[in-house]
Amino acid sequence: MPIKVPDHLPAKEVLARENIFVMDESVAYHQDIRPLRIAILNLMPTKETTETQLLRLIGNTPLQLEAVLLHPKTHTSKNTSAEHLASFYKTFDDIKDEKYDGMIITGAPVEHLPFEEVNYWEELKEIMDWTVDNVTSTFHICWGAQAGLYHHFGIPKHPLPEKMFGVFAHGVAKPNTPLLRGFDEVFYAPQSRHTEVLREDVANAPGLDILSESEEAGVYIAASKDGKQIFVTGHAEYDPQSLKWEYDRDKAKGLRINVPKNYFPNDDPTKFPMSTWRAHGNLLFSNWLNYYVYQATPYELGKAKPHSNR
Ligand SMILES: CC(=O)SCCNC(=O)CCNC(=O)[C@H](O)C(C)(C)COP(=O)(O)OP(=O)(O)OC[C@H]1O[C@@H](n2cnc3c(N)ncnc32)[C@H](O)[C@@H]1OP(=O)(O)O
Ligand SMILES: N[C@@H](CCO)C(=O)O
Repeated sequence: MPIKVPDHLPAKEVLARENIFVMDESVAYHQDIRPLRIAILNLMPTKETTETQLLRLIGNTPLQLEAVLLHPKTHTSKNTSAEHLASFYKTFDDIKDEKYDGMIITGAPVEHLPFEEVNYWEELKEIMDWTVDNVTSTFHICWGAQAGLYHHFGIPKHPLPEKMFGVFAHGVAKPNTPLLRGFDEVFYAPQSRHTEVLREDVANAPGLDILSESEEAGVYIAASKDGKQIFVTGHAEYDPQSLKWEYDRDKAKGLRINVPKNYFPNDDPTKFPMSTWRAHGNLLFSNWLNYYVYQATPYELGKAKPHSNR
């Protein structure tokens, strides 16, 4: 089944080569099935890369989806052209009177700043408040997850002595959770962050469950008990080369950067990196779309359907 994206979005060509059925938004669906409406709030500077990564994952299901890309209007992007944003993106003002089945809030390279110093923080708070009544389930990634945990649950982030960088073994902490359906007991996922949330803060927050964690990398997935908010501290969406690209970038800048763990053979950065998380990434996003979006959302968006307890 197709995923609809803005007409002529560059990601379309890449995904078409991977046999993902992508349609321009101007083309009509042939079937009388309401497509799921997914908003992606893209806070990454490398917007085109992230668009492709996320559309690849959410496009790989038998569900019909319509993806709407959003950027914060209170931030002027240095790394993404104004033309790209004008052609393919909307802002919160354009969509705030609408309802969405799902929303993804991406990571952002602003971990070193207190939340309040991020220049789109006020706008992001407004968007996160809006998701509560207007989005069936919101999937927060990395800094987006830290922002959501802080805003909705008052959980702070803390700097790490060394970047949590590499591909780490994670385990299932709450078996029989739909989001984890089909997960192996131990699975691998990339982490790439300079900050963390403390396990005890998440465990003690009323209304939150820890679904997956790692001995080395800490909490990986937490979710509100009603499934409306999912917080993922790693990057299941990353491409095989993403960590290498970040490592090379920081080395070239002369920054002190540790070699990503368990990624290059023998942790030797001159070797070609191994990708060991893509099956997990696909399953995580398809479980979210199936159980927390498709099965939880009302057919007529805006008409209440009680969210099933999880
Ligand atoms: C922890 C996580 O969530 S992981 C996600 C973060 N990882 C990534 O984004 C990986 C890709 N990013 C990068 O490689 C780098 O950010 C680069 C190469 C694109 C740019 O790096 P630099 O030149 O050092 O920094 P630059 O001054 O361009 O700012 C980088 C970004 O930081 C963000 N930023 C910095 N300061 C602020 C601020 N006060 N408020 C809001 N955003 C800010 C912006 O997103 C900015 O990029 P944008 O304007 O294109 O959106
Ligand atoms: N994943 C990020 C961490 C910085 O916030 C990067 O290396 O770009």
